[in-house]
Amino acid sequence: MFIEPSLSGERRGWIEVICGSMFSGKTEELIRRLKRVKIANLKVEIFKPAIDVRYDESNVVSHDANAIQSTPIDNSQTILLLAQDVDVVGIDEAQFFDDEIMNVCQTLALRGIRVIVAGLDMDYKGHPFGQMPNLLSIADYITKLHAICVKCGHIANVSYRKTEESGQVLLGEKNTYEPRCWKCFAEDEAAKQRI
Ligand SMILES: Nc1ncnc2c1ncn2[C@@H]1O[C@H](COP(=O)(O)OP(=O)(O)O)[C@@H](O)[C@H]1O
Ligand SMILES: Cc1cn([C@H]2C[C@H](O)[C@@H](COP(=O)(O)O)O2)c(=O)[nH]c1=O
Ligand SMILES: [Zn+2]
Repeated sequence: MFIEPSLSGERRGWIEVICGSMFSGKTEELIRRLKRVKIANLKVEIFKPAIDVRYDESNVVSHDANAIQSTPIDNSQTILLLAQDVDVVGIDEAQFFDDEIMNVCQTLALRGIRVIVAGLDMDYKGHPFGQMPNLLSIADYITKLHAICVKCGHIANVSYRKTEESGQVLLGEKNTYEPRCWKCFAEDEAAKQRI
């Protein structure tokens, strides 16, 4: 479990990245950390990409219906404008943000803000997703979570797309994706190639 670093002396910011496949618990972990921030009476702002309207237009919502209030935004630079006077910034679905998200997170951390980012490390092909590799490279703390493979019950590494649609961005949940281990993922990918 992630334990917040102790704070002493001059206030310093840092970047935490929570990554993993779909259903691995990224949003639950983000909400858990942010609720603790609120309990500590710190000022927090939470952002998500406006395109993510799966469960709710504004709230960040987990697959288990845990929720926390957030602001949907189209452009990552908006975070710098809206997070002027806060202690902590939370960002969900970071894989969907534009190329500036890494600079935005670094700027926030330099302002002394704790930045907690959650996102998919890999897309449905098992390839790095959006700016997540860059965010992982600058992160001070990384938490990689795993779901359970729905085919064999082992640890799941990647999100298998059940439909024929291509294109990296395709919103969905259990109807469209299932978490799989590499072995089960590879078996069905190979079957797809044979069709
Ligand atoms: N195959 C699975 N493996 C693990 N958790 C699953 C699975 N299918 C459904 N879940 C549920 O998904 C929850 C995690 O949801 P969430 O935090 O929204 O994940 P993420 O943001 O990583 O997609 C788990 O607590 C569990 O109840
Ligand atoms: C693998 C994959 C996923 N997506 C979409 C599907 C969901 O709307 C989100 C991921 O949400 P979660 O909180 O991690 O469950 O991303 C996508 O657009 N493309 C993909 O390859
Ligand atoms: Zn498996």
